[in-house]
Amino acid sequence: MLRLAVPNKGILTEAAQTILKEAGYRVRKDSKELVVIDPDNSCELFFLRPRDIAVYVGEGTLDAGITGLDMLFDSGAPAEEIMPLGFGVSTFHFAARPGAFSSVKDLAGMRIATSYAGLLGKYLAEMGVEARVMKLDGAVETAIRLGVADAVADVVETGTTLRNVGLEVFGEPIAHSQAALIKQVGAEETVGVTQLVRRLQGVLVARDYVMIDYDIRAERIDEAISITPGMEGPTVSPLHREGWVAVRAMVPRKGHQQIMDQLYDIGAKAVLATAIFACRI
Ligand SMILES: Nc1ncnc2c1ncn2[C@@H]1O[C@H](COP(=O)(O)OP(=O)(O)OP(=O)(O)O)[C@@H](O)[C@H]1O
Ligand SMILES: O=P(O)(O)OC[C@H]1O[C@H](OP(=O)(O)OP(=O)(O)O)[C@H](O)[C@@H]1O
Ligand SMILES: [Mg+2]
Repeated sequence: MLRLAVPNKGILTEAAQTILKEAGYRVRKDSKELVVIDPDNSCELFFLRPRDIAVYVGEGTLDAGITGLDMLFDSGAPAEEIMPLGFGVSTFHFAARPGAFSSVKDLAGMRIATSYAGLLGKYLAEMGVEARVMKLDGAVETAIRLGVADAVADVVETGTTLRNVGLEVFGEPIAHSQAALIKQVGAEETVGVTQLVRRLQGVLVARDYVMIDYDIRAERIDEAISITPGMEGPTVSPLHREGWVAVRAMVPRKGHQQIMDQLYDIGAKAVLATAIFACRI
């Protein structure tokens, strides 16, 4: 039985549900469900706060979990990344009033508000900067206006929240983060986790690639293959028309229109792009 932790609140919740659903797992029907049993996949999903997920996984009570890498690092729990999931992408930055500071070194003796005290503490120690870390639960950007802190260290994605309170990032990024599948450090991957990883990789590839089909004159096949090399090599089949072949290959979704133009330019006919629903690579 696979025991998997999934965020029950916050920005990762919906994307985590979607990727698991696309990977064929049962997900919860309403936000009040805290445990979902999926007998078809021999799996139990536990809906937990993203911040707590690394702690549970690190204790070995659950086989794997989905959480942000910044939260994993912040927790200090003995858990590690199995694979990145491509959503919840953000950067962890210092911010303050414009012109107040220009690098982490300027923060010596200052008060820094954050909800990531573990991550920030480790970074300050690495940089050899002694500052006062003010641990808050959220909405840390307001701490400067309210006179509780001189700077903040927080998650930044679009920068809109900072702009709205008149703050600016400064210094180097402290960390880069995204959602990831995690497991206990050193734990052997169970059959359930291996299957989950394979399915999630399949979903990520299906999202990033499209299938291209086209017909081309046999004498132009080498040019065509250089445009659509496929994964292992394209499938080339005879066409019921003298001197022509049919080609099928996966190509990256990004840029597939340019590839279709290039194929058309070398004389390909009936060039089709179709979405991939699921795959195993
Ligand atoms: N605006 C955002 N864009 C991208 N990723 C984000 C954003 N806000 C948070 N994250 C990431 O999502 C993960 C979970 O953060 P989230 O904000 O959902 O949890 P939380 O702050 O504990 O909960 P809440 O905000 O509901 O109190 C973290 O890894 C964080 O880096
Ligand atoms: O750069 P942006 O696109 O504005 O996104 C970053 C904001 O998103 C998160 O806030 P959240 O809504 O999770 O609230 P929180 O600070 O209370 O966690 C994060 O803490 C930032 O405040
Ligand atoms: Mg948040």
